[in-house]
Amino acid sequence: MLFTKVHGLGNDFILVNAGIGERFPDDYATLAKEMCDRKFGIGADGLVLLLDSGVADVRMRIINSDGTEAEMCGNAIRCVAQYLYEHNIVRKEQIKVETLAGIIVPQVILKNGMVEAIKVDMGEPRLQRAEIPMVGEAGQVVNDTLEVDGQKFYITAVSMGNPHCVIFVEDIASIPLHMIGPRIEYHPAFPKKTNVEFVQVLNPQEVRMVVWERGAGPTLACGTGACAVAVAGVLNGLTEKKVTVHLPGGPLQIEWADNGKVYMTGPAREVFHGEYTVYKS
Ligand SMILES: N[C@H](CCC[C@H](N)C(=O)O)C(=O)O
Repeated sequence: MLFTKVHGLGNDFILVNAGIGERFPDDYATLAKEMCDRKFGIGADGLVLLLDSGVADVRMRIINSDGTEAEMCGNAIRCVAQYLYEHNIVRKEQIKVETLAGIIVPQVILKNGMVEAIKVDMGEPRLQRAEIPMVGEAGQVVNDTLEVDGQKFYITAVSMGNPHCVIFVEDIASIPLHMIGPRIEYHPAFPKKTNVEFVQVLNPQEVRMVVWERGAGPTLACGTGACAVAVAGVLNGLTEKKVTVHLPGGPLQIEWADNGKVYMTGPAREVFHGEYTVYKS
């Protein structure tokens, strides 16, 4: 099976263009766990499948390294847009991508005919009660206190199609992410589990964050997480609507625009191509 290794600010993925009729087992959970394993497989935070779509230019499925499927992935969709454009599969500057979070529209930003960056219309923060029980009846974001092993956290629960639990702290360096991350990821308050972001506000236009991702653990960057952080920052009166989000892998530019949509701008990188031998599992 042919694949392309890509990443957005170090959040890395195995991209399989299944739309060209690749024959491989449809047990994506097992396939993702196998391929994403950093010792026995290729190694990645997730598996991205490109499939045919009846409603958009392409359908993107994102499977975390633990085999669970996510509704959306910000870093991956930038990589997908760049891949489709530069390989002449969808030679359009605005590409419609069908996801479980709806149709998401990345726009490639060109320089000398090559993709320099990608700006993604990530849609409006989707605040359905079903996803995050703490979201208020009216669908507005709800701040709440979450108790974890006797410790209380003041959280802002935001959905970008996938669930995020945003926690503002004085100093992110003091956060034991590997200890507290999984406890919040699996907290019963989040029936679909959650991504977890700890954020330190540097000034109203800049924040620094670390992330424990649902189904993947600590990653170098999380695009949907950066969007959720930007929304939470505005709702808590801590940041402006345009903010630079500094992640361990690098910065993303996020804007929660007056039209209610969140826009994410950042890079994508194609690292190598390869052929993977699927285990005869
Ligand atoms: N682990 C996430 C999916 C990947 C999101 C992240 N890598 C991004 O760039 O948005 C989840 O289960 O919701």
